[in-house]
Amino acid sequence: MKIPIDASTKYNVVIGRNLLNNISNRIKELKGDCTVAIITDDIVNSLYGEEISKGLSNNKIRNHKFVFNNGEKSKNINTLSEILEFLASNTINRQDLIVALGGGVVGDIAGFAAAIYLRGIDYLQIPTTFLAAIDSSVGGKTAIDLEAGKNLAGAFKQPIEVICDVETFKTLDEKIFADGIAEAIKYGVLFDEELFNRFLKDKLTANSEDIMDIVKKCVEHKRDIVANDEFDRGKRQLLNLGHTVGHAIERCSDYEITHGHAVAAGMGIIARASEKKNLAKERISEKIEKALIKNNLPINSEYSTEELYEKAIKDKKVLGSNINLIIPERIGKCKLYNIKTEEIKEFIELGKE
Ligand SMILES: NC(=O)c1ccc[n+]([C@@H]2O[C@H](COP(=O)([O-])OP(=O)(O)OC[C@H]3O[C@@H](n4cnc5c(N)ncnc54)[C@H](O)[C@@H]3O)[C@@H](O)[C@H]2O)c1
Ligand SMILES: O=C(O)C(=O)C[C@@H](O)[C@H](O)[C@H](O)COP(=O)(O)O
Ligand SMILES: [Zn+2]
Repeated sequence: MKIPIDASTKYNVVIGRNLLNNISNRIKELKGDCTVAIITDDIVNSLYGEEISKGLSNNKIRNHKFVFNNGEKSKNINTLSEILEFLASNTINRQDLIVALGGGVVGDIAGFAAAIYLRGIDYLQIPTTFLAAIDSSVGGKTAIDLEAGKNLAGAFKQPIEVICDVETFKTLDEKIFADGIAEAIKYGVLFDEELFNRFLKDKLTANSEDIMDIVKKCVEHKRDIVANDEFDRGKRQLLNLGHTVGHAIERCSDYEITHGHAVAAGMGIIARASEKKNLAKERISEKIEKALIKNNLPINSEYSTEELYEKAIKDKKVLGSNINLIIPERIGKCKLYNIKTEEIKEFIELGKE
């Protein structure tokens, strides 16, 4: 199945099973003669990276690989610098290709390297987590974290293709799979009541019959938003539902709490606050909590309002003394609210109760 993405460059998200077996042929079709620089983490390398390099070599495609320690703590300027030096020392040139093989951490940092190395070279996304497949590999947001907070340096750089093999979800730890469910529930709350209701029914797993259909639906929602606002000036900010507080939770925990879990807690907090401030048009928080709990996700955070507020005000959505906050009104409909930055404190306080 192919989903075309219409951004500053056009490309496809290819979704299927056992697609990793054919990567080297697809790279030949996409790029012709080139050298491939695979960027991946240690876990993904041992599961899939070694086979992929072998496949490339057997197909006479020159390839090099950079492997870093898995996890959010690697998504920083030091790893980025090592990747750039690795590319340069292997004389990767503007005709060559970076392959981002892994979850959102690999995709974000490898994509950022592709955006700035030689002022930009092509990259291919091969997401191997559910979260990366439905969200981070699509739409061209790339980033690293800074001391002050999440994703504070980055670039918009679209991949030349996204190849999503849903079979890779089968090796994911349950908790990591659930990180993706949080972002899928987010799409439901934002745009799609039917998709949302799916998460009330039963716990989604990598073996669920409808897994491919859910990936497709989520990617289609992302496609529509990216086509409308690629550079995050307006509607795309809706995709930040639960993230203002979520990113603060991640930062407060020194990234021990993973992105999807933090976003889940952030959605719980903002949904309760939205109801208490009479911004919600229906009783949403109970439903959102149910969907999250059914899928083993948190609905609240133990950090204090002050701790969360201090980190939340470092967000990219702060403009002058205001910030855009995403408020759920009903399941399937959310709205951007431009509020004074200090008002977030009240939202966090109300939502945490
Ligand atoms: N650019 C975007 O639009 C966007 C969107 C959402 C999230 N993100 C970013 O994505 C990151 C989170 O991504 P993530 O949840 O994929 O985390 P991750 O990349 O850290 O992967 C989670 C863990 O799963 C392991 N893993 C990956 N694939 C595996 C597989 N198939 N089998 C077994 N283990 C596997 C990894 O080694 C890692 O330990 C965050 O940094 C977040 O900010 C970016
Ligand atoms: O693609 C987007 O736009 C998103 O906001 C998707 C989010 O799930 C993702 O976590 C993104 O990286 C957050 O964006 P940021 O601009 O707040 O860094
Ligand atoms: Zn996210």
